[in-house]
Amino acid sequence: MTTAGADEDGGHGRAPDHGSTVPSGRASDVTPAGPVPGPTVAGVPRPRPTPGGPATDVAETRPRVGHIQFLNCMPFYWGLVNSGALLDLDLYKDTPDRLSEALVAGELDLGPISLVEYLRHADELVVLPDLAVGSDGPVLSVVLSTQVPVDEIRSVALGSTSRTSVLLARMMLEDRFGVRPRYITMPPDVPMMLREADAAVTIGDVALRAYYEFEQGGPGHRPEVIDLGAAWRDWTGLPMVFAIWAARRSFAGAHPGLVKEVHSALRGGIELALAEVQTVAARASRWEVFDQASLVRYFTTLDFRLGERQLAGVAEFARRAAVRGAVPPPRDIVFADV
Ligand SMILES: C=C(O[C@@H]1C=C(C(=O)O)C=C[C@H]1O)C(=O)O
Repeated sequence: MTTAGADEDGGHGRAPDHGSTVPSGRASDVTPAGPVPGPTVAGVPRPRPTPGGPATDVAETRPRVGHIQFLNCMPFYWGLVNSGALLDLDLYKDTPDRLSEALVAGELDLGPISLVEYLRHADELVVLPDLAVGSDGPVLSVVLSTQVPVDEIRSVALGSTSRTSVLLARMMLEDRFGVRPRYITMPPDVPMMLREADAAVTIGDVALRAYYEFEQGGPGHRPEVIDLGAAWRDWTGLPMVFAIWAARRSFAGAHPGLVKEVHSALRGGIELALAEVQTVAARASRWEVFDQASLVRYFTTLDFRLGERQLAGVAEFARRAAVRGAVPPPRDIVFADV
């Protein structure tokens, strides 16, 4: 859990992937980011006053916005810091599983949500246009690490911080590679997971590290690492979208201007960060196990857009997930009016 005061690097320190070590992933464990001033007490998001009367853009408190505390979202953080927009948000950093849960529970107003959780709760949410965490081919940080050839995989440990990638991995293993392993869910620690199972699915910084270690290890390195973004595109020809940004419908209805403002801060933020990617990577590498070049490659490999191709990827994933009964039948995506 990120604590106030440990935030010089935007909360992207060395141990960001331990979401599942917090008991039962309660959404109320979401902790406010350090630099954000505000009257939040004991790390628990304030209840938002129920809007009454006509829609108004004047919220009594800053919007409660989620932030994935993985390197994949550091470019957004860079943008929010450098534009000053951070001062107008109550930013809550956590793992994607817990942020998704908090948004669905109404403990956040807006934020990133794992695609699967969005598909399960689409009725309560509106999607912010042109923001995503995805990839059009390799992603580097969503991986299956396996000790045995893929067709011999009998057991898989699924990282507890993921909702979308673990489903993608199951689709891939069962529907593409024709294996039917048993699954267990575990904290995202690859060596520990591989003590319990033939293969492990992880996301975020832990996965990025596994990917780079495999690449540096050369042919025959064990565990072998399979990039699930690349595997999805080989399979479908489409980009994969792992997470999108959404606002609660009630919040968007009451505060359309704030949704617009946060959207524009995030969209402008990512553009700024990508324009200055060498600097962002250099600054981040000070506190990370990854060097500047590895981070530049990572930030420019990720696909932060939600354009037509990405939406086709979303539709295809939603269709396949619905066939498996993992999400409700596909519906049209409702976008926030920005
Ligand atoms: C690309 C990534 O996308 C993520 C994958 C998610 C998931 O599998 O549920 C959720 C949010 C994103 O952080 C990553 O974490 O590396």
